[in-house]
Amino acid sequence: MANIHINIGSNRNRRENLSKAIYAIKVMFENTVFSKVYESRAFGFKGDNFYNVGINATTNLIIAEVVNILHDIEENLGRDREASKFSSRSIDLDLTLYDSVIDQNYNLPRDDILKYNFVLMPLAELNPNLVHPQQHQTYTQLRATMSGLKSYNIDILNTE
Ligand SMILES: Nc1ncnc2c1ncn2[C@@H]1O[C@H](COP(=O)(O)OP(=O)(O)OP(=O)(O)O)[C@@H](O)[C@H]1O
Ligand SMILES: Nc1nc2c(c(=O)[nH]1)N=C(CO)CN2
Repeated sequence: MANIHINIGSNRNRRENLSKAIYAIKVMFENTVFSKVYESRAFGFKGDNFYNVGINATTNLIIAEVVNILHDIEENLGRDREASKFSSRSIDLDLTLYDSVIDQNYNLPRDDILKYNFVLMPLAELNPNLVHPQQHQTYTQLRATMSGLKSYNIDILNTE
């Protein structure tokens, strides 16, 4: 069984898209635990604010299978593959950790963890004492180096 962490982001129909993505992730993976909802300005372009959520889960699937599932969920939720990285998006699902695996092909651990507070904050909320495989610091220690973010307890599965 591998422990995985996924970051979800959306700045279009945020509640509906997050709710649908969370439902799909609950179906596909085991022992899913969700962070609060973190709100932040769109990074890299002018657009509506994002909601980001972190998810811990366990799985017997290999990395490629996990990434394929996330890709399929994105497709089902109408993710526009042609749009540039820095543009509004219905949904973005990134595998950020797969145990302590370091794998450049899958960008694991995802470099976004160290770049963006909207990735690190939910990860640190769920895994305060876990150690980053390359930085050898806990996510709580890493979080201390970044500015905080507003977070909400939104019952996302029951709000459309
Ligand atoms: N760790 C990973 N998490 C999610 N997708 C990955 C990962 N590694 C490879 N991929 C594959 O690469 C494709 C592009 O994903 P990636 O998240 O790297 O780019 P992007 O979605 O355009 O950028 P961003 O997620 O930063 O907006 C995905 O559709 C997926 O098939
Ligand atoms: N706040 C925020 N900004 C972003 C995000 C995101 O998830 N949150 N994702 C992006 C492309 O993946 C670009 N900009």
